[in-house]
Amino acid sequence: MNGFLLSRADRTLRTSGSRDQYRGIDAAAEALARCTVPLVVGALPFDPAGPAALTAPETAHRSAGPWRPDSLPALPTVRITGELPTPDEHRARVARLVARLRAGELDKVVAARSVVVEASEPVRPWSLLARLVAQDPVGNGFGVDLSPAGGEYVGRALVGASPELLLRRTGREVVCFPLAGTAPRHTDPAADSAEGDRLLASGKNRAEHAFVTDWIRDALAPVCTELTVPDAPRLVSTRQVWHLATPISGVLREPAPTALELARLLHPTPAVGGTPFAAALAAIRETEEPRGFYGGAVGWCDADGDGEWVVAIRCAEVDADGLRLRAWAGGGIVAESDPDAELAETSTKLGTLLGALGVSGTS
Ligand SMILES: C=C(O[C@H]1C=CC=C(C(=O)O)[C@@H]1O)C(=O)O
Repeated sequence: MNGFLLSRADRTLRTSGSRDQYRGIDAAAEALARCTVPLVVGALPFDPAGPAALTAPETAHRSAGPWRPDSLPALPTVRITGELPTPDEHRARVARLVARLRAGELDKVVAARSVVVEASEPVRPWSLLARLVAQDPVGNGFGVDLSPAGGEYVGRALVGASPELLLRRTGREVVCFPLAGTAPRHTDPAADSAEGDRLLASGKNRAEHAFVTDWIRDALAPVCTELTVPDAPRLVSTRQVWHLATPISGVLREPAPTALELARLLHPTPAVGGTPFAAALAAIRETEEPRGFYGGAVGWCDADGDGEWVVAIRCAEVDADGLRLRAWAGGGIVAESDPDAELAETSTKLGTLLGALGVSGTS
């Protein structure tokens, strides 16, 4: 995919071309600090040890509101040809993680799975992105060329619609909007709002959520002069799910870290990783196939240090030929988690991508 796009409810950044590319955050941060490039866009992988896909674009266009594509092109017919791991194996992995959580080895860990989709003709990442943005209630969406990461990523794109803001930095102001804790939406309005109310009152989901807000508080406190973290989460929704959400805001201490440095500081939060951090990351590396850029971060940073990064969820990597895609979803596991419910939650979350592709569902 030539270019980058981050569509949010209130603004959109679209870029094209490449003046320079970076596989590491340090090289990109240095180019911005020296003002040799005015802007860096791209994606950070889930695993901090993996290569990033960062680009200094040739042109950048900013507009108010979400992206409004000129047309909504039809997508080719696609079908699910594989699940990694299988639904049974995902359930078994969750059960094994629950045993480790109950033994006190971990407090929370996110378990993810992926679905492989094959298309009769190439899926154009921009067309899929247009569908995702059109179906998102507030117009969230992102598309990134992963080529700067090299190797298997050359020609590959990451496309998704994330409802989760990792951070936005504007001058000394930083805001985060972490999500964790999920329940499905219902077509019946009464059942739907009752489901949301149950989620808001659920001790298990609140505990799952608090691991994320605690992590962000601990990471931001040393770099902020003021920090506001509400005591209780609120409800937000996408078309598929309800989430618990907490708006966090802070004033950065001078010299303020850039948006790219803040992304490195905060990512991966326990919304995609877990607590304690090192043990959760080790458990994920041990249990799962590599996540690539799913569970990573997508965004931009300018030479003033301002920028915005979203958590790379509700997304798929699209192969260079457009004939194969891999979509992921995960969920936070705590000691009280139920493997069947966790499998169902990932299926519901996969609905964002599969719905845009016109596939009705998975197991
Ligand atoms: C890891 C994902 O969602 C995260 C964001 C919101 C709610 C989550 C949860 O309830 O587990 C996850 O932390 C995903 O969609 O793949």
